[in-house]
Amino acid sequence: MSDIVWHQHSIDKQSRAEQKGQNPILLWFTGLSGSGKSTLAGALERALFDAGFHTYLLDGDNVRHGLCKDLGFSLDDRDENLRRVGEVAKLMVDAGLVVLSAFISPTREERERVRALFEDGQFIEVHVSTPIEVCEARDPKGLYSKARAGEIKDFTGISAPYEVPTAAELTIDTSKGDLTNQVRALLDYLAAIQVIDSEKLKAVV
Ligand SMILES: Nc1ncnc2c1ncn2[C@@H]1O[C@H](COP(=O)(O)OS(=O)(=O)O)[C@@H](OP(=O)(O)O)[C@H]1O
Ligand SMILES: Nc1ncnc2c1ncn2[C@@H]1O[C@H](COP(=O)(O)OP(=O)(O)O)[C@@H](O)[C@H]1O
Repeated sequence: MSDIVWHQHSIDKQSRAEQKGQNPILLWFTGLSGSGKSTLAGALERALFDAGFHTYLLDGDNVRHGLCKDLGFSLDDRDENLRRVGEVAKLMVDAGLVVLSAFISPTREERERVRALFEDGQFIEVHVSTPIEVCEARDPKGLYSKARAGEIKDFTGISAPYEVPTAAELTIDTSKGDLTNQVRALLDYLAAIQVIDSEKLKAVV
């Protein structure tokens, strides 16, 4: 590592962001399988995209088809999964994008490690806090029943841990209210902390 020197290019993060007319950020959705991470992040991305923001959504299931297809669900593999995703998200924020991510990211240490890659205020943690009973009743992929039957090992919330965030910027329980209001709460928060230009949002909200 000591023989590798960082090359400073002439176009930097700020100029890329200015060209796009937005503040790059990472919105990190964390929560149990079935809690609603992908749905919420997808609906928020749709609202931001329609309002003219340059966005990208990194989704656990999708990333595990390519970048992380060599990884399973042991704690070490999850750490490596989230390390890679954190670095990719950092490159995307550097490119000037509004990045959303939907990963279970079960431990506080992993989430704090990703947060530490970003400048203050650029990492926004959203805890999708839907209770496990609701996630299990939804069971859209049949994974909870397989986990209960012992057919999947290390399943988050059943046979592997999920550490509840203690300092998330936002907490949303998708068993209460509806998706439209949940997305509005996210947009209101982004406008309030002034990372999102509320004038731009008026077109869609
Ligand atoms: N053992 C086990 N535990 C948890 N989840 C499992 C497991 N096996 C497969 N799946 C499916 O993988 C999706 C979670 O992948 P992530 O990359 O988000 O997980 S992690 O952040 O590395 O913990 C998760 O997707 P979501 O339901 O969208 O959360 C599951 O569909
Ligand atoms: N905001 C919501 N309100 C009500 N139900 C939801 C909401 N978001 C997701 N769901 C339900 O939960 C299921 C799992 O959602 P998903 O976004 O795939 O969760 P995750 O990405 O956390 O695994 C969906 O199939 C849907 O039935």
